[in-house]
Amino acid sequence: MALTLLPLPDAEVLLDPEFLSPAESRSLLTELTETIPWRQEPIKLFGKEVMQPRLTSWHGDPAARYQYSRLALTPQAWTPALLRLREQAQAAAGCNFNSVLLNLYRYGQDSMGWHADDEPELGLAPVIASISLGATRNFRLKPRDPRHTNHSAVTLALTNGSLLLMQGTTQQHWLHAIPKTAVSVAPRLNLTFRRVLTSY
Ligand SMILES: O=C(O)CCC(=O)C(=O)O
Ligand SMILES: [Fe+2]
Repeated sequence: MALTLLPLPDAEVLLDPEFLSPAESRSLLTELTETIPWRQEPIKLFGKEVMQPRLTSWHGDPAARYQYSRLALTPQAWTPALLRLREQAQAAAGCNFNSVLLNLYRYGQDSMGWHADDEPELGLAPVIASISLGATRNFRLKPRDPRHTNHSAVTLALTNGSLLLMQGTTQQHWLHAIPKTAVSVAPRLNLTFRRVLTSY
């Protein structure tokens, strides 16, 4: 399969539902679930510290540091599996990545709230390559300012082995989220490859 551009205004979102084979995806899900040093990180929500409803891990080149971040400042080292996936993501996206954020959604109540990946370290128009493994979860996109982009929210089912690219002005004009679901679902693992600017 190939990447298909979604018809969203002021965004460049591309999806390849069959980026990795089912066998490759299955073995990666097992390997990463077992070998990544997963952590549940605290976040500040309305001034109160709560735990994130998912497990995370941040990996990359030592120089790919966030100045201030919801996560650890210095990334963990690349593993062989992450380096292999980075090669594949770079070939598909046509650019280089120096870090990857991993999210493990253990069950339907694990989620990610509305946000844009618009930290200054990522630059104005970041390319983000998102690979999903395991259970299918809904990925929601909605315009940041409905007066500017008159479009309703869209839902993409991110399936096992899919690749989603977000680039161009997507982070400037759109928000995205993984909502909770009351349906019983198996774990889902997501990797977002990013390029953190080391001087900006
Ligand atoms: O799990 C996903 O598909 C989304 C992850 C995400 O938006 C992020 O890590 O910033
Ligand atoms: Fe995101």
